[in-house]
Amino acid sequence: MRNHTDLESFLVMIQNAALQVEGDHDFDPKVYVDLPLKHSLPSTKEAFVSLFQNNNGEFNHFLNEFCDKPGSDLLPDNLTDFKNEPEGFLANVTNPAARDFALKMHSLWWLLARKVKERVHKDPHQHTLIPLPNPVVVPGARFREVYYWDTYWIVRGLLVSKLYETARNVVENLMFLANSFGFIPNGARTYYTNRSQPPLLSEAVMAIYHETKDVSFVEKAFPALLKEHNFWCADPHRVHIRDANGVEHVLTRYYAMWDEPRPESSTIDMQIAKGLERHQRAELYHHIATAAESGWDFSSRWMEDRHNLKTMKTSFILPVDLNAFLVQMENNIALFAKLLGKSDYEKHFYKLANSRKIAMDAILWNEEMGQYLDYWLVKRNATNSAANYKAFEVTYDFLPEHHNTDAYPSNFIPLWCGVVPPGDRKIQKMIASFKESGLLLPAGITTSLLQTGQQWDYPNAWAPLQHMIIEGFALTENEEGIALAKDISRRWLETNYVGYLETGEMQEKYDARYCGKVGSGGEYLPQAGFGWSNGVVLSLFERFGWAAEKKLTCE
Ligand SMILES: OC[C@H]1O[C@H](O[C@H]2O[C@H](CO)[C@@H](O)[C@H](O)[C@H]2O)[C@H](O)[C@@H](O)[C@@H]1O
Repeated sequence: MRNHTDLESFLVMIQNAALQVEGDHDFDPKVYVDLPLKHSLPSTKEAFVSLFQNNNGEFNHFLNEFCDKPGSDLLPDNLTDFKNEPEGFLANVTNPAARDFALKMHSLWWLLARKVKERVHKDPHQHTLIPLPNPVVVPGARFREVYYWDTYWIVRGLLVSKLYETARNVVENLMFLANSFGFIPNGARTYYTNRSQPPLLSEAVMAIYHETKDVSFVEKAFPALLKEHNFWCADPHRVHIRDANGVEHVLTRYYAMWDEPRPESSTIDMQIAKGLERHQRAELYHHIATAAESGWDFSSRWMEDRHNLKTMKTSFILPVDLNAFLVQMENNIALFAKLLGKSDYEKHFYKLANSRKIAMDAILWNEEMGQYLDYWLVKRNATNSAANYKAFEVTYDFLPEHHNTDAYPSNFIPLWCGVVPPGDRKIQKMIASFKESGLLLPAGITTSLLQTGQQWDYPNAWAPLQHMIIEGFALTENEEGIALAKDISRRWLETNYVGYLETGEMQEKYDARYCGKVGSGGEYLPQAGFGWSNGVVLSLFERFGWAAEKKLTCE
């Protein structure tokens, strides 16, 4: 397990103090662990202690005197490769309103592109921000730093915007992180180095190679990819499991190297764990951080009781999406090895991808449902389960009743990752199964059918999920699959198009436009303007053009 840095421990203390002072209304704990220190940590600590000991100061006065504003350790980047309307930009989007919308999305990169200030490189111990060597593109809003899996969709959008140099820069930052830590942390903050996020570096490198055919870029990425692959395939992520015929397989789970409250959400995690015994709290904190590694924080996918965060058991689950991402990574590394003339690696990685596909078919595929399903290593709903999350030398035995049969888009992500190639007999079953799943709603694909109040559940329609499912169905080369891909794309682009144009009263107008078909609470907040949504909007435009050429309608 990893430990807090001294700065993180101190800022978590500030976070707790801020909660006491400000109360929990609109309280964002992340603000406090993002504070850059103006002076050294020892002198800042001293000032803080004297503030409380003597009770002669104000909390806000302390913050102003000793801390800079969150996010002030980054500067806007000057995007030297940006052009207002680059040559060849979305040549297939001719409808003027749609083109105007796409150009607005394109111009939003200005808001999200930053560079790390020199002082962070000089005094890294005064910042939780990791000093990345190249300019960065952040998701936006309260996410002022690079995020691992967000970067993939950001890169897809940057490539549509012909920002090739920026795209390379942000992927090189990920390589830098992999080479420095042996894996890519959740985000570029020291407090995110206790876990990773869904592994999409190889696919980001592939996207850039696809556009530029630059083999030297692939060569640069190769060592980082090997490191990252090793991270996901070793303990504690690796899981041994015997299938129904007694054949042993190796699959992968999410597993955070952490069993304390997440520093960026410490006050929230402590609240969730309230009332538990000390050892139960440590285990819950571990499963919470592990859910953050999955990118799905939080979701009924990870809970024994789907509505109770206290029952999270994330690292006892073999997730479909993670294993599909790893098949994709193994195939990509094999292809890169081929390009680089490394035939031993090529053979080795194709073999790994093939073994993992076999394992996914044996353990995660559910023939009756026509979907891949997450697999619970422990019996779900087993209160006080005796299983030890720190035991690695275990070989599990497959039990069909341990499949999670709830509907999630992640069950269909193998289509995007090359696990189910065109022509595979599973494709028709997966298309039918998706159509019956209830996941497709007027505004796009919902994250689940369960209304738990968690952000990775019904009815939120997250950009990356739309993208992976749409591209997955498009890749099937099946007529029905391609039609489905176009339909989902149209629904989700309209969601964002309408929402974006109606800024100001965006939410109400959006709901009215959709004749109340969309969730009653206005849950489908269009996400245009957020890093990954920008990337997804632009790349869907590029793939499908604009399907709703005329007028947006409600029927
Ligand atoms: O601050 C709480 C959590 O925030 C992040 O998660 C969410 O935003 C990320 C950035 O867009 C996204 O990658 C993730 O999928 C979202 O759930 C962060 O990644 C978490 O680790 C963090 O605890």
